[in-house]
Amino acid sequence: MSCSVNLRAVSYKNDKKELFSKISFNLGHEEKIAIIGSNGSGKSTLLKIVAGLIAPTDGYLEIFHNKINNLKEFKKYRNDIAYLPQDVTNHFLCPTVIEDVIFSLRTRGESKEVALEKGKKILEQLHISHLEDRIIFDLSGGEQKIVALAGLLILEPRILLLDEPTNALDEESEKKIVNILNSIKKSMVIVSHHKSFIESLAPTIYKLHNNCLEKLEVEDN
Ligand SMILES: Nc1ncnc2c1ncn2[C@@H]1O[C@H](COP(=O)(O)OP(=O)(O)OP(=O)(O)O)[C@@H](O)[C@H]1O
Repeated sequence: MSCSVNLRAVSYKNDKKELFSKISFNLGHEEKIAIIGSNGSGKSTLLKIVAGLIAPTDGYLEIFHNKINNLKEFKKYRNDIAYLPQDVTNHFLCPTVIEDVIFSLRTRGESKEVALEKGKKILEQLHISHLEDRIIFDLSGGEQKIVALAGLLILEPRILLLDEPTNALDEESEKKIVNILNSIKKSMVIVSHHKSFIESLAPTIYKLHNNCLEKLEVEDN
């Protein structure tokens, strides 16, 4: 199987305790997997390791079958991996939606004209064209999550890592995000507490529990 990410016996220990030990999983090409688990079990930490934001204390990752020996080696995959943090309120750098969505493209040297064209297209795909000129901090939590997602998708990453994408959202906003994510054909790791949300999105679900990652059978979900 062609894989986007392979985790090989990854462990992580913070100052106080070992959060998980010898965790392995494979994320196939355009596969969607979910990670659930109780508060503080280490889900966000695991996702940050896959994002190349923190290094495992033991074990290693492979990205597109290339072994990553340290955080520096993640650098060449920066454009391939997009990470949506749990709290997006500090994620935005520009006042309006369209400015923020095209910001990263502009910093990579894209002309304003092309960036705007791509930005408008992404807003259309995510059904938020009506928010184009709105001030981000006036938007609802759900709208902000979709805007943050637009800012990631415009860079055309191959791997999407989403930490609680429906956290604190109402049912309607949750459905909207499920529909959007279901329509996106990319390799994805989604961390979530919302069972109903996860079941409608990811065929493979793992539970982080007692320091281990357990693959759930469908009837256990
Ligand atoms: N920067 C940090 N410094 C110290 N401890 C941290 C840090 N980040 C997380 N932790 C601790 O590591 C543990 C795991 O945190 P993590 O956020 O990965 O869990 P989680 O499963 O995502 O939790 P939640 O479901 O509440 O978001 C927790 O005990 C947390 O307090």
